[in-house]
Amino acid sequence: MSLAEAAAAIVAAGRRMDRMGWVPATAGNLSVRLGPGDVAITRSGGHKGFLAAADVIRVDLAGRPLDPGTKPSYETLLHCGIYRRFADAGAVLHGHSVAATVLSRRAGDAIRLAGYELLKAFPGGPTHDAATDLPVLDNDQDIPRLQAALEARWDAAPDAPPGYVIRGHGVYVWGSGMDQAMARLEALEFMLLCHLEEGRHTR
Ligand SMILES: CSCCC(=O)C(=O)COP(=O)(O)O
Ligand SMILES: [Zn+2]
Repeated sequence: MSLAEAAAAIVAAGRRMDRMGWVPATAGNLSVRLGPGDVAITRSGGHKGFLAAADVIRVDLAGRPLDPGTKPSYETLLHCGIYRRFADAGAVLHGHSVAATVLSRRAGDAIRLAGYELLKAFPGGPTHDAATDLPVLDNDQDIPRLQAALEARWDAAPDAPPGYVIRGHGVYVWGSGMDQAMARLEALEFMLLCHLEEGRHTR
């Protein structure tokens, strides 16, 4: 995919995430795999609902900027970690929703999503009668250390879903391309909101 095509998909996805209230202030970051060794990702800072094509820049799979003077997302290594580990990942979305933030502050090391029709948006859930344990990682400003903790979780649970939550911070989701990543993000955010509402009504 060309950088221009990737930037167009990222700009549109950022607008959608903003409309849904998932990227307040300058929160969130978005990326698309360009080829075997490079990724298009949002620059650090800036509102993700008001991106221009020039706010999307190229990095290699180690997270190094490929164009001089550009500053990729602070969380670039988390995107690259997904692309390195999952060959079928073509797009990654990260947002800071209220549901993901509140639920993860109360959760242990996973949030169990079970019995939701929208689990069908995730792999391995052919019916609503399925369950998935969404990993929850402690937040860490040391991104390489956070990535190392993720690698350990993925090693221990190779069937983990294509997403995770960072406690008190937000959600990461990926898919084969932007359409699938967005569908999964919408499904996940819907289920997290249901989970939050259920908690409110069963107290
Ligand atoms: C104000 S949000 C704090 C940083 C963050 O969590 C985020 O998602 C945005 O960081 P970026 O460097 O990608 O703009
Ligand atoms: Zn973030």
